[in-house]
Amino acid sequence: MAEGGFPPGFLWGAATAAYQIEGAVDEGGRGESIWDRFSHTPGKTRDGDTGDVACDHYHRYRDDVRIMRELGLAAYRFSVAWPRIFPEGRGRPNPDGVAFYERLLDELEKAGIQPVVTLYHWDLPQALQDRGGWPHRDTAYRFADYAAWMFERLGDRVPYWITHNEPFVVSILGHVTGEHAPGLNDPAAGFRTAHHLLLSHGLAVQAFREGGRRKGRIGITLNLSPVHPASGSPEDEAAARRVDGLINRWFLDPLFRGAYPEDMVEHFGRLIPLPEASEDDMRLISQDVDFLGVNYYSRQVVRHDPGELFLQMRQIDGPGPKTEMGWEVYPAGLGEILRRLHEAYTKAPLFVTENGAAYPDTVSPDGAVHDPDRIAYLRDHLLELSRVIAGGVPVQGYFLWSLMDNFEWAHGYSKRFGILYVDYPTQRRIWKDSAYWYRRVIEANAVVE
Ligand SMILES: N#[N+]C[C@@H]1[C@@H](O)[C@H](O)[C@@H](O)[C@@H]2O[C@H]12
Repeated sequence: MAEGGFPPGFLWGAATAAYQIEGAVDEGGRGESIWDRFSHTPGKTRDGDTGDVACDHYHRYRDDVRIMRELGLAAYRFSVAWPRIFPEGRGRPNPDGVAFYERLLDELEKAGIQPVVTLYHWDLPQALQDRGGWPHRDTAYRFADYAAWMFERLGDRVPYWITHNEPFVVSILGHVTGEHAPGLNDPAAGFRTAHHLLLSHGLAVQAFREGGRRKGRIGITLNLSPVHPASGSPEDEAAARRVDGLINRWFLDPLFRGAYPEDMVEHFGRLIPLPEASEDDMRLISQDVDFLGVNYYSRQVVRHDPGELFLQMRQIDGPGPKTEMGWEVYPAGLGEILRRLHEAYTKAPLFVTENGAAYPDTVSPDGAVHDPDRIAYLRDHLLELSRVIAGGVPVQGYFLWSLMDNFEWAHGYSKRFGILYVDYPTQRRIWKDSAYWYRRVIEANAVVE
């Protein structure tokens, strides 16, 4: 392959998530989610923003799929809102909720776009939270029931299933730092959540396999970052290993080695009561997957900080340029992570299920949205990805985050990650320069200027 080129059949896509784009939170029989409750709790999101309307994708999905076709997408990664299918998280399915996703699949099929369905992208039914949520083991079994029902109903129409999106974020930001729903500050609950998310993934994979005739593929998506020490000192290097042990290895090791990383079990076991990880659980968790999804945004740079209770570390800024999220632009980290996965964890196919950047996009007087920084970010990461694939790592697809500006969780609508600018008062979608650029990349199956 030429520099910047991609193999024939490489899957070019874009990604979104239900709570971030759908809106219509009280329509179609949808039940309340923990993000409805969290975003409506004063002080939890910037400017009190909620996903009540978001990008109104629930009503505008046909137009959005038309734009996806015009972009030339081969695939579209979206999530199903569990509370639309099971408003109480369990029991009787909601036919109107299922019907929405069947209509969306119809539009994607007509457009020749492959659906990549994430079963859980953070919007737990509130009714299950009221019964204990992810810290409660029973929730893992409710997820498996939901997943099995989805496989039975839509399994013939969905080629790629992703059980979970970023279990690290659900566990730590949702249950330890409290920045995300359900907003807990309880490390023990955070680690129970991590275990139950992984267990629920294993139960879902088992249900998928037991369903027999499945023609699709199933995997999980992890947020992974290289963690570099701020200096070569033993203390900083040890701090980096601890952070790597939480962000990366706490999830990779169970999934691909069948056990939690010993150094981190010892480290955290001194601080908090860790959940029991039975042999049966670990066997379920470490079943083979058909692919691994990787969400990559940036690296971490850390130094030793004895005063920090959890990991005795402090994150510091890398020297590179920063995105609107304050994240360092570090394309080499994508290659570092993907090569590490292939060499040390799995020979399964990999997909970059999210990569992108937020910038302070505005509509120019000429009506265009000029976003050269985003184009540069995407170009540099795709050049790195092309080199990784040329080196033999089986990355089979790339999903740009995001198709459109959307509800950026606790940041509300203040951060724009889309290649489509969303004018929220009118819900107009405006192609940013990066959308035109991405269309040319897809057409060329290669990085373009
Ligand atoms: N922040 N940020 C952008 C993006 C977020 O919008 C997605 O929902 C997550 O899967 C992941 O965190 C990445």
